[in-house]
Amino acid sequence: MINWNNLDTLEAFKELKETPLVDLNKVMSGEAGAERVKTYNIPMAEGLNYNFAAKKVDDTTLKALEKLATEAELSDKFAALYNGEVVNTGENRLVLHHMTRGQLGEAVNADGVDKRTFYTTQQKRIAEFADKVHNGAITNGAGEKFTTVVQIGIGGSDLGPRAMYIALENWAKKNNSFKMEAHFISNVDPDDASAVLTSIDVAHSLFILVSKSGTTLETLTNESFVKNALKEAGLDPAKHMIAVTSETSPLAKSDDYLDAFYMDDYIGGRFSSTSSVGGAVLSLAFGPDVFADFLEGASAEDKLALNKDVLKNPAMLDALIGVYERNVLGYECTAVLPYSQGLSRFPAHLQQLDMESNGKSVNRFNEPVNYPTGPVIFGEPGTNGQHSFYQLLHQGTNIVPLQFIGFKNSQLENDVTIQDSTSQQKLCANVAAQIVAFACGKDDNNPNKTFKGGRPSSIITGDKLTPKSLGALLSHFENKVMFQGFLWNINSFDQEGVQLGKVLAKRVLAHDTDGALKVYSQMLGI
Ligand SMILES: O=P(O)(O)OC[C@H]1O[C@](O)(CO)[C@@H](O)[C@@H]1O
Repeated sequence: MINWNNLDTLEAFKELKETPLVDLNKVMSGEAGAERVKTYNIPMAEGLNYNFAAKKVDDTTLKALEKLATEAELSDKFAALYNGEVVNTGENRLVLHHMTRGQLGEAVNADGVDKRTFYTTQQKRIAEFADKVHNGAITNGAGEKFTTVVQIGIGGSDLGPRAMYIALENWAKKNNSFKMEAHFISNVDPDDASAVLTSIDVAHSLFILVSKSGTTLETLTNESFVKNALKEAGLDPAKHMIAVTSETSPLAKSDDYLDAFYMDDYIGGRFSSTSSVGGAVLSLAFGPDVFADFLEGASAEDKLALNKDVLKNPAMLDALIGVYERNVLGYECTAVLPYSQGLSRFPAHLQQLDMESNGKSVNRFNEPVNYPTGPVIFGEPGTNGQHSFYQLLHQGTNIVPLQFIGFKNSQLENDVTIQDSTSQQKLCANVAAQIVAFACGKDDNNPNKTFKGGRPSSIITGDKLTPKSLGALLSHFENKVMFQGFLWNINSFDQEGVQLGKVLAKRVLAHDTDGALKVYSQMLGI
């Protein structure tokens, strides 16, 4: 029997609040700092490492966090989730995204099928379909090969797959795995679809309509937009479109599509990159083997999340430190700063993953919580961000914990030496410099040039961004968000907060408005 209790009722949380504050400037300086960087480091899967030396924790804080993990029953809650309990209480659903990449516990039967078999069957069907597209067994109406794939979807049906595609595009080009160029249409702004459609060869493009619910207004509108363009080009839309949806959606089993691949209600959109939602576009773009490697990386990292020893469980430790920062130190935001151009859209994906999951004010039992929950997440790749918002991060009045990500090697390995260092060395030098600058700061007689330091960060390091290390990275953040939801005693798997805006937009379109809504509508010409 698991106890789902609010964070502020846990004894270990009260103890955590009493632990002495760590002076980051002090502990990160000199030889002690060097030792800390070596010690406060946990291996992740696929050659990644989670280093938390520049966080405001010490051995006393870590002990308190270990106690908190035990009292909050984090491992038991994770086990309940992967063994098929209804953890998404808001929607009365199981939560099974881990099962798209492995079986962590017992077999789970739902809707009359073994769910692991269901997910792997879809993966096999996608792999066969992608192979046929690549070898020309499936072609356009004129019998010519498709060269381009375009995903139509929004939110979780766009952000994760898009971020993963961008992350692997250069790697695939370098490693002879690049099969088809991918594009994405998400926004209902007609300029989005128009720009994509004018930049591609429509006659040789395969469109993937991705919507779990099959009812999302933006996606259905963009589907019609694309169908019109296909018809105007004298093409049959049904020969250019496949669907990824749930079996219960209005899109399932329709003749409008060349084929359809399925996910289900047990996978939230923002957790769906490893399901058919990411599987179709990534298998078509890079081949099914690359997608399989991506899943392998995620699976290896999931296994680490099973570890009850917090110091061997990077996602759990990252989650606990995040809660310490949010609920004891009072920090409101977290910035995700990948020093990797391939991860340029990864912060955008994490915005949805984290904020749609943990932006909640009531607990699992619909009772208001008395403490802050999910932080505001934002980010940009380094070094670009350094020339943008780092001023506030270094000298602003808010302290923003930072999540750096960095790799020893670039993906294309095409580099130059200028002023005695390569571009990759410059990139890595910058991330190392930033961690120390944020932690230790710098005194100056001029207050305007003073850096107070004491600004915490962690870094995930790796050799190179590959399909496997990307899978591990994704799993880390999915599991971190899940563990934080457990700590806050909230349901991380529904998103009621997106509904009101949708309802009001429908009223505007139906001209059923009054008051402020009416005036705003008129201002915008509706
Ligand atoms: O895949 P669907 O059902 O079109 O949903 C798209 C997105 O819309 C949301 O429901 C929010 O509006 C997200 O949670 C989801 O990822």
